[in-house]
Amino acid sequence: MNRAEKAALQLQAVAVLRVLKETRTYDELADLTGLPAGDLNRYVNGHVLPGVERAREVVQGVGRDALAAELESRVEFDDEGYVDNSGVVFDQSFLDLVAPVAANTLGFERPDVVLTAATDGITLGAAMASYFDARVAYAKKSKETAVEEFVESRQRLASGIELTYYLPARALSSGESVLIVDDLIRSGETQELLLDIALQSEANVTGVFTLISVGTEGIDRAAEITDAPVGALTTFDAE
Ligand SMILES: O=P(O)(O)OC[C@H]1O[C@H](OP(=O)(O)OP(=O)(O)O)[C@H](O)[C@@H]1O
Ligand SMILES: Nc1ncnc2[nH]cnc12
Repeated sequence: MNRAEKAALQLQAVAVLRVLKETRTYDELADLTGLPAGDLNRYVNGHVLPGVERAREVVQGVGRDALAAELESRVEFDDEGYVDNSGVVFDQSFLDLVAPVAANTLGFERPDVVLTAATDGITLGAAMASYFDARVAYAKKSKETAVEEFVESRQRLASGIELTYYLPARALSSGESVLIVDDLIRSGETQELLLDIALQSEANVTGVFTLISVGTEGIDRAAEITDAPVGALTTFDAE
């Protein structure tokens, strides 16, 4: 890890601690993290940065559990088992915290491009791309005007409806590495289409990440298609 990467990790840990502190006292934060309350106070107030090992523990350990709990408290299910996740995908600051935690805990390598599906994947895609200093690209269900060449992938869904995603061909080049992300995975059909677009573009998939997995069907389906790490921040039981 070079100096800049260490500094970034230390700042990420401070950002995680600040989010946790919003709803806790320093003593509660000390119980949660196992770190002294006085040290936590100095980190949260920006007087001192946590050491690199402490920072890593916060980002990898407490960070993931706490963010998963925060995410669970922000989403709501309707009577038919559909998720309202607008409390998450509309909050770019929260997603900015998820990106380093996801990258560190699931072991994603830095990609050239973060690929997602419009619409709800876009804000997470932007957060992940910003964290990795990578480009972001999103496939859409319609063709963008004035773009001449697209990579397209079509699938007939269980419902019989055909779903097609289009990505401007110049967004992803042969030989580039790509991390595929989305807000939610359930059947895995959308991820399968994105993985197919990556394959057609001759890009190398470095991982698949979603905030929410409803059941494990979609995650299992994606894991069958790629050898790269596949994971979700939190998994809910399918209804
Ligand atoms: O695993 P799957 O069964 O494919 O479901 C997951 C997809 O469904 C949602 O998108 P939706 O098609 O509702 O489009 P939106 O992002 O525009 O809301 C969600 O954002 C995922 O992209
Ligand atoms: N919002 C949502 N909740 C549950 N399953 C879904 N599949 C696609 N969108 C979904």
